[in-house]
Amino acid sequence: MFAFEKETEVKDWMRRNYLTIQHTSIVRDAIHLVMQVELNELPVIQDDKIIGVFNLKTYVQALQSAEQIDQTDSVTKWMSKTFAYVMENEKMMHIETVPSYVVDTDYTLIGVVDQAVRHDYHKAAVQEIKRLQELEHWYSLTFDLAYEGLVIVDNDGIIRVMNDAYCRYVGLNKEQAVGKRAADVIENTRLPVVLKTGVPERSQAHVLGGHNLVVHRLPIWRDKKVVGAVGMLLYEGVAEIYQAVQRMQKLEVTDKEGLHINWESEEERNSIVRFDDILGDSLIITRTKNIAIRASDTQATVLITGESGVGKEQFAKAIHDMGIMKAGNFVSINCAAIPDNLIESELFGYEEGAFTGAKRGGHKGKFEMAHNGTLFLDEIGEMSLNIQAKILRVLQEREVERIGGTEAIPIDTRIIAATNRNLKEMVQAGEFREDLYYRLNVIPIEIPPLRERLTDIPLIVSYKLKELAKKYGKEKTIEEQIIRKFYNHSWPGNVRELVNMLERLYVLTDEDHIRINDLTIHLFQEHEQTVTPSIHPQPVENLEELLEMEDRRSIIRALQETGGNKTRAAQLLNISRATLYNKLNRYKMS
Ligand SMILES: Nc1ncnc2c1ncn2[C@@H]1O[C@H](COP(=O)(O)OP(=O)(O)OP(=O)(O)O)[C@@H](O)[C@H]1O
Repeated sequence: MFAFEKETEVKDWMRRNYLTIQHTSIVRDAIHLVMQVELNELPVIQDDKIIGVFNLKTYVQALQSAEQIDQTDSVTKWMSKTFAYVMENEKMMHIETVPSYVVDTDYTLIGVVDQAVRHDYHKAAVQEIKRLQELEHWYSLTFDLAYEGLVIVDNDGIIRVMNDAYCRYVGLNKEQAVGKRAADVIENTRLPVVLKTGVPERSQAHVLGGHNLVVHRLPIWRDKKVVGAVGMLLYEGVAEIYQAVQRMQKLEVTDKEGLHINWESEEERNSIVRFDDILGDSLIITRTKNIAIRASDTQATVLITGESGVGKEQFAKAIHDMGIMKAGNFVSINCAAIPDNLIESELFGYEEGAFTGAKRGGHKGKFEMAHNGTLFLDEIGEMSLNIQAKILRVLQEREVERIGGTEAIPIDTRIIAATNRNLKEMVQAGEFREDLYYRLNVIPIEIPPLRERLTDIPLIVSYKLKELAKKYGKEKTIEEQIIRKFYNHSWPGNVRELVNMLERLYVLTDEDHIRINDLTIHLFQEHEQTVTPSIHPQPVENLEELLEMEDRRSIIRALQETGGNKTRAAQLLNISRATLYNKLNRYKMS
């Protein structure tokens, strides 16, 4: 249908090779041409523009009444200045007269729509209608057979499609339902809300015609606008859900070769990260998740790269929690946050008396703690060359020696390293060991920034809103405009920035419906101010100084807000902890 629609402009159908006659020609030449090719009329051309038509029939009529006709007369004397013309981008379906002469914006003649062209167009249109009718038939069959209940509304909330099953729940037939407002036909419908907010509502309880249903309500986005919504019935009643859960349980037991299902405690369940908890269904994040899922099935070293806040730690945790090393601990160390002289003892541990201040009985290092589990080396790019060499040795020999110890302790652990820096470039610059880079880069996972997967935003927003509703004991909805604004933001702080922004919006707005104004008042403006220092009229020497001043100010504000907690301050500022530490050092702020 779309291909046909695109080609319905006159310029796509017109005949481009056609006969014309110059205005300087004489009538005899015109008659000769017209007779030769059995045409009724010829366009008369001057400077490539049509100035009239020479019509044989009109000429013959004139012959009969004229006293004397000279065949050497200029053709312009006998041409008619009345003729049909159309612009090249007009629609074929609007052409009523043939022939119609086609002109471009300069009124240069570029083609003609004659009887044959119009006939071809009509034939194609009829075939297209037949194809569409057939397609509609198949869609209709699919909607009826493949979905337990399905309703589609347009952006005015008018029902466009309702399948048989859904019709039964509302007690109407299709003819009665289609064309009506969803709100008038479906009791308690929230499709108008989804249309307004653009936020999908998945697996929601809905009572319809006395039935307890589980439904999805999904917005349909086109060109960054919500153009409609789909309501889908998934299950009817608790029994059906229960059966599905049972089937899943069975599947899991068979999958794990007879292992019993391990129902974790509430606390454990919350701390465990599943791949499903990594929100996003864009192609790019789905592909990234698939690589991570495969990686989790092996003990291979994984190197996760991506900007700050894209979810590197979340991925690392999911690989551990869902992978073959989950029986052991997930031990994480932020290589940037710990000074070089402490990192060694943190990583490798020490024996009693190894140095002044060493604990009695010694101390287990992170490698040992992660034995049979996963060691997550976050911000690996910030690690000194000295520590890099030591880590490389452990990876090669698969054993550690505590500081002050003599015994080599065997280590069986999976390493996941993460960084937001370009390690390859660091290798070239001599800042990162090449041999360590290749040891770590066995399975590379590159997490794309949020601005490259904007379509994930509605899903993330919808889940996070539910979480916030639970946390604050109050449900809030958001206006569609906000999602649209989110689509146009560049998200330098990635998912972390989005999550933080949502929570701030949630907390800062009094109403249950968060509006676009709340966003500009509370967030974007504030954010924009901090990144657009030129709006502050302070006297400063240069731009760099101004930026630094702003930077210091935001750091102080963040530290004040978080009571000095650097991890949370870094989160508030949408920067990594490493960056915060670097800035504190650079600005000599303690
Ligand atoms: N796809 C996602 N779905 C849900 N939450 C996410 C997702 N990605 C990131 N987050 C959330 O964003 C925050 C930042 O994630 P995380 O700490 O994993 O990022 P990171 O890349 O390790 O950042 P940094 O490099 O600054 O340490 C966390 O609260 C995390 O739960």
